[in-house]
Amino acid sequence: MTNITVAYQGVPGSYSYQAMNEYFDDKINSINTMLFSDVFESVESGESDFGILPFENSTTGGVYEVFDLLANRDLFIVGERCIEVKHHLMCIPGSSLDRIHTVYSHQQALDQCSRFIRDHKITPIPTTNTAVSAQLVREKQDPGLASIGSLLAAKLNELDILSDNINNYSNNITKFIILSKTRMPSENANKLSLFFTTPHKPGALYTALGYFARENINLLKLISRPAKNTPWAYSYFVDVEGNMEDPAVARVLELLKKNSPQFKILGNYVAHNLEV
Ligand SMILES: O=C(O)C(=O)C[C@]1(C(=O)O)C=C[C@@H](O)C=C1
Repeated sequence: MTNITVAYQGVPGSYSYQAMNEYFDDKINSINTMLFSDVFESVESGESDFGILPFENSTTGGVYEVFDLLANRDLFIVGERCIEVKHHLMCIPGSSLDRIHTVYSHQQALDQCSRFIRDHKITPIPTTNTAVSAQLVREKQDPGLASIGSLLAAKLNELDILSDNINNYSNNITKFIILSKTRMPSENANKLSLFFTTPHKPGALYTALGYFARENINLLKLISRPAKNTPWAYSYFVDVEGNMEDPAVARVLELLKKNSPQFKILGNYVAHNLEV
């Protein structure tokens, strides 16, 4: 792919930046944004051809802000990329671990390193992005402050690593999704992401999931989110194996569409599996 523009959240050195560079080749133009929703806006307005956003982490789970954006806006998932996320504690040169009282990072990264932060009695403060927190620590030049982020973020901001691989679990993988205004069907697509709500009656979810079971379609993920405007009602994000062109998959989609108050195909794309 050449001459394409991709929007990502954060600044160089963020994990989104890393995932973008792994998924696309190096001939892309990139646009960086402050918020996850800015990535949607950049693609929706045509400023970018694609967007990339974190979707799920193997230890802390879904990045729910992105789930809600997918449900409420009209972009499609056209690909995914998993990367191994190794978090490091970094500070300005000359400081030491016993001097650190405050650590900045994205809330997801703070959660992924909660044990280290608790054990060292450091106060966590969320920022919009891991690499943004590294910039902040460099700007403040205060030996009591640290950031949690990638090796690249440390390098780009001339910070020293005080402690490496501080995530709670060494197997820490984050899945990023690639977003586009068009669905981009592909015969190689083997994963389908769906969003739907069910009527509030006994067996409604059981019935919906039964459509997949009867067609022998393998379920990969089921996540429920509050259906915002109706307290204690839920909507579902479901990933399954399959291609929309497969008649069995098409039959299930037809049934879901007919019987769900809300139904949306979020995307049909090639799965990326990363073993570490
Ligand atoms: O891309 C980054 O650096 C981010 O700060 C975001 C984010 C996320 O929201 O999941 C990305 C990967 C890691 O899981 C931690 C943080």
